Amino acid sequence: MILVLNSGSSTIKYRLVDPDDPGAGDKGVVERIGEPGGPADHTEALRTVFDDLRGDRPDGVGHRVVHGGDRFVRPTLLDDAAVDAIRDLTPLAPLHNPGAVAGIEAARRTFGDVPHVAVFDTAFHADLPPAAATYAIDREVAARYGIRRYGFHGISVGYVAARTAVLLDRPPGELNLVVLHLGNGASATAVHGGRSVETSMGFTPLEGLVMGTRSGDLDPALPGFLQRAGMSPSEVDGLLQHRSGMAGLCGAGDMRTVDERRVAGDAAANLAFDVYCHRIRKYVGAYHATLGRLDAVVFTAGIGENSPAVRAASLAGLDGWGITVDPDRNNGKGMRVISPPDARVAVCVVPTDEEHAIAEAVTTFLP
Ligand SMILES: Nc1ncnc2c1ncn2[C@@H]1O[C@H](COP(=O)(O)OP(=O)(O)O)[C@@H](O)[C@H]1O
Ligand SMILES: CC(=O)OP(=O)(O)O
Ligand SMILES: [Mg+2]
Repeated sequence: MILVLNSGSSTIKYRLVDPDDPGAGDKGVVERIGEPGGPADHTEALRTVFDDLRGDRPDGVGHRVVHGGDRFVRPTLLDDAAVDAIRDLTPLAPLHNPGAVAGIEAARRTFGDVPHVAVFDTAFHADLPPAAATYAIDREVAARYGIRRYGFHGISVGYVAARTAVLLDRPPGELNLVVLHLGNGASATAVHGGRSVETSMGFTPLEGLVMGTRSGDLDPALPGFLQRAGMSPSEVDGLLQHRSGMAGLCGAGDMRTVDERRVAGDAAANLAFDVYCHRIRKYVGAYHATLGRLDAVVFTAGIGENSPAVRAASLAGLDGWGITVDPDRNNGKGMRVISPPDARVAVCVVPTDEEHAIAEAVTTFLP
């Protein structure tokens, strides 16, 4: 059996997987990390995970690592030096890499005699075209610090793109997709023939769409402005990472809560929802232009899979582009097309399964 640990920013998902059937297996999740009612941090959440795993003896362990920087562009067998290198990338993914390192250390302590493999969110985007990956800043500064668009959620997006080809019964190599991964973190990726050609998260997982607690795009002058106004650099980071996004706008970072309050008539929650969906629509239009021809818009992850309201509102008004959501199909369940049968662009819901994708990568390292 393979144990998979997936440390997200607000959740730890874990699963014991049979290598011959990587989509199945006992699942567990610890949610709402750092939020009221949830564990305080990933270390506390991991105690719950390892209590639950007592008695299990995996043959290998797979770890989701969000930021691999320039160094890690494929699944990697972990030794002490690799763990140190992942820890050193913490400033580029402060909400994620520390949780992953905590998970790796706990798992290596508990299951020391089996291979541990890190699988990276950034790897799928490693070959972004230079025009998409490059920030228009002084090239010497960019080279000194490795500043470029890395992109994230790649384990999920690669898996979902492949599943979408199955759903649409089309060869993956000819599909142009916009994949909307809407979890606690959220991103849009333009996929051309199974490869990432543009993605909304950048140097860190802060850029792009509005998220649970992260701002996404804003005027790059804002951090400097706030620092001159008296905030310290770490206060500005804290603002943009933890007190922005839906949490900043209405006091709740979890879409289930935002939705309850919005439906109950809360004006701040209503605005947060509108800002969230408006940003998605803007990216769908931009990536449609990037791809030229668009075959499908694909929703995935916690919000993308479970919120008909977000799907409908994000794509509202795009009928002229051939993008329409059918209300009945939108309210259904599971992997499916939610656009009308004759639509020019298919709109799809495709559940992601990062644990499945990670387990498949680990099998190649087992004896
Ligand atoms: N039924 C639902 N309706 C709306 N949002 C949901 C539903 N179920 C889960 N979500 C949202 O999904 C988000 C978490 O997504 P997930 O992909 O599990 O997180 P993570 O990014 O930590 O991996 C939360 O905002 C949560 O509110
Ligand atoms: C990269 C990222 O934001 O991941 P998650 O959505 O799991 O927090
Ligand atoms: Mg996630």
